[in-house]
Amino acid sequence: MGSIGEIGGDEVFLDVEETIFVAVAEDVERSKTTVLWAARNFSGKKICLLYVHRPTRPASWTHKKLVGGKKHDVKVIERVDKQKVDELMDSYLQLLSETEVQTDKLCIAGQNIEEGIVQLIARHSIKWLVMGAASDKHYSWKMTDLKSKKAISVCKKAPEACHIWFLCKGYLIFTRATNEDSSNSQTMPPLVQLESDNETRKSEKLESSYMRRRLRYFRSLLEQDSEKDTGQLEREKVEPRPAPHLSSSSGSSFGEPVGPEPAGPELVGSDTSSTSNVEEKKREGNVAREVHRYDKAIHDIAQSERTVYGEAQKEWKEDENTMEALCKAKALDGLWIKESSRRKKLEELLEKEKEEVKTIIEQNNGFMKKLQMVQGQNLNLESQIRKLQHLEKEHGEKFDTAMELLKSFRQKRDEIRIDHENATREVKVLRRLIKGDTGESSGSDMLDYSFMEINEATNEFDPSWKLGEGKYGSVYKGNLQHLQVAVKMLPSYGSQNHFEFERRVEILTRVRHPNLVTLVGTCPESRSLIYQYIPNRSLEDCFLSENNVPTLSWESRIRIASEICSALLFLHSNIPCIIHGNLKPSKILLDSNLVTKINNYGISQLIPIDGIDRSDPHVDPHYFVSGEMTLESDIYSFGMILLQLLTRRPLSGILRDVKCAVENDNISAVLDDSAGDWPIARGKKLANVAIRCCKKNPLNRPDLAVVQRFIDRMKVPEPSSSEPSSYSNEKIPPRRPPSHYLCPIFQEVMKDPLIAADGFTYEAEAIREWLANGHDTSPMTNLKMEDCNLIPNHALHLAIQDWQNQW
Ligand SMILES: Nc1ncnc2c1ncn2[C@@H]1O[C@H](COP(=O)(O)OP(=O)(O)OP(=O)(O)O)[C@@H](O)[C@H]1O
Repeated sequence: MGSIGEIGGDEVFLDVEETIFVAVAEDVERSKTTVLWAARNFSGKKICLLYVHRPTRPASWTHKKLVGGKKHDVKVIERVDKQKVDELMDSYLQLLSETEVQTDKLCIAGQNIEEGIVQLIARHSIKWLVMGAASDKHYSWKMTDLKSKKAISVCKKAPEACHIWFLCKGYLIFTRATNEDSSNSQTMPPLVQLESDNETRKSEKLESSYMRRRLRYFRSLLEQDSEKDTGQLEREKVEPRPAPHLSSSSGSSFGEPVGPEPAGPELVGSDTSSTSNVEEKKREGNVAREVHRYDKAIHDIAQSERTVYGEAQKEWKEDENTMEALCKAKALDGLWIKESSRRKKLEELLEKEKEEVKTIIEQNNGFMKKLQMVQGQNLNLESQIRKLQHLEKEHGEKFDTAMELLKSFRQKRDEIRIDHENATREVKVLRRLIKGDTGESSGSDMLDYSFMEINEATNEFDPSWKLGEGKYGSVYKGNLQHLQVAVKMLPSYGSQNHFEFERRVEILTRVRHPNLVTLVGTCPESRSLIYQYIPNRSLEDCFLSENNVPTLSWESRIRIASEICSALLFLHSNIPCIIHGNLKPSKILLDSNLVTKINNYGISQLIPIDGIDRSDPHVDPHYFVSGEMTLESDIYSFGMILLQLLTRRPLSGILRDVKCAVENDNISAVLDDSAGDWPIARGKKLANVAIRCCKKNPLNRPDLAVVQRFIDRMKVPEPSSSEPSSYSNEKIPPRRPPSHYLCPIFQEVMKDPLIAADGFTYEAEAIREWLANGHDTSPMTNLKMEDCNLIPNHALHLAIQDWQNQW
């Protein structure tokens, strides 16, 4: 039997005398009618449900064999099983709750249900048991035998003291009575409604029970007869015995009808037996034949039952094996599910890893492609580099050739320039001769420069070299043959032709005055004027200077006024007379020693432009009446500059304010404090001069020569310490002359610098003497000079003169 144990654990007390046990199946529907039959027929008794549960795990599993996880699995299965059993019992109890019987349950676990039932009967000494005879589908009204293997087995093996009712589809099919039952009707099962059941069942069971009753009746007749007549022995010999297993199973009346035995029709007949022996013998013969026939039938039945039983046993065995196999299959199923879920997880992981590997491979492929591309580009670049290197080499060679060419061109250019200058000089001499001017020199040694030279000098007109832009064009700083210059690019418009332009420029180049910016040369190609560069700032910058910038002292201002007046006087007395025409503080440049240098004189006559700015307070108002710039126009502009020097006030209303201050004898009210302590008298005198210069009528304006003398009298020697705060930081000019001012032969500052064919500048006397002594080589390089031509270096000459003026 293996592992049979009661489910629930608690010891159950069962009053077997008062309890009807009903063996129930796992399927409630199958045992429903049986349970209800018991409840209906045994009222007053307790109904105890008897259930043998076949556990999920196979019977071969023992706790000893189980280890580790399996033990755990068994526990889980047991718990699930118990739950199942409880649910099943609850369903049955629910069913019974509709009746009013008392209920109980008795459950055990076991692989073999019939053995379990038998064991329970024995263990609890069960007296009354109701169980199914067969499944409902086997039921027919003729049914008298047990069909279920379990029922047959229980019927056979159950302790004899147990009375068992076998039912099918709610009908009592068969009763296995006990010996006690037959001997003592008192111990008969407590059927209440069985009779009525039997009534209803009577017609159904009539045929089978009738046959059995007849058989018994005949037997009893025979037994009675044998007691009377030994001659009956022969009949007994032919009477077949009941099937041993059935008769010995419980001493029960297998095939015995239930309830009080009705009197058969044959019994009525027997009571009237009697008269003649012939009839009796005939009747007995008939009976014996009849008995024999039935006995044979019974024997056949028993035989077939044995066969069925044998087959049933085989089937039981097969069932057992099947169950075990099923359990194993179930367990294997569980394992398989576990394994498959693990496998699924592993497959998922594998899939993920495959995806990752795929991505990495794709990335790798991408990188490889890029690498190939880069390698391709690299090869391209390398070939390009090789090409470029080749080109560089070619260009280098070309450059060298070009440099050689440039060198030779420069040489040629210099030669041409010399030729050109010689020719120009000759042209000038010829012009003078034509004019009848026999003077040695007019002072005009102006040089013409090519556009290339100007371009080179201004670093290709580098915007950062631009000094400013006025209405007459842009001004660039430049570097021309070691001399710093300011190149003023004139606009191309203008009414006069080239010769007229040249004529006027020539006039300007002849002008030399320490307070005028020297016009060094021109570039007719680009219509530009090349001026000496003045490195400090303009008077306008001084007027505009903020608090932290040093301003001019009153002494400096009087000196500057005198210098302007002197320069103007010089221009006006020039033949022909030169009118500045655009005099204003931005045109008064101050060099590093604050020496006045008037810029751009005469340009207004050089390039007359339309529309002079009416709003410019420096412009003579009479110009707008006459349309002509005159000497008096410059005096007016000078008067305005004087007013600014005195007051450093905004130009609008400046004349009115100063006039007012003079009239009120309160000149100090308008004088510029930042210039120091103006001597009031001098301030007043200078203010009067300024007011007179600014007279509306040009005829009322004073003569500049008179003004010059007047201002000169005002001048006082400026103490060296008078402007310590203002110009203490100003650059002190070097005591030693710059090296290029010195003649390489004499080592003295040059007075008449000349450029020789070797490109060096020498003092005229020194180089002439060198050549006169028969030298044809350069005193500097000792290389042969191409010719003995000497060209004046005007730029250097001017620079030396300036430097000397500073001392
Ligand atoms: N020879 C020079 N040396 C140093 N700086 C100069 C020289 N000539 C001109 N400049 C600078 O160039 C600027 C422009 O000069 P430019 O004469 O063209 O114009 P402007 O005097 O300001 O006005 P406009 O000519 O229109 O009346 C000047 O303000 C000055 O700072």
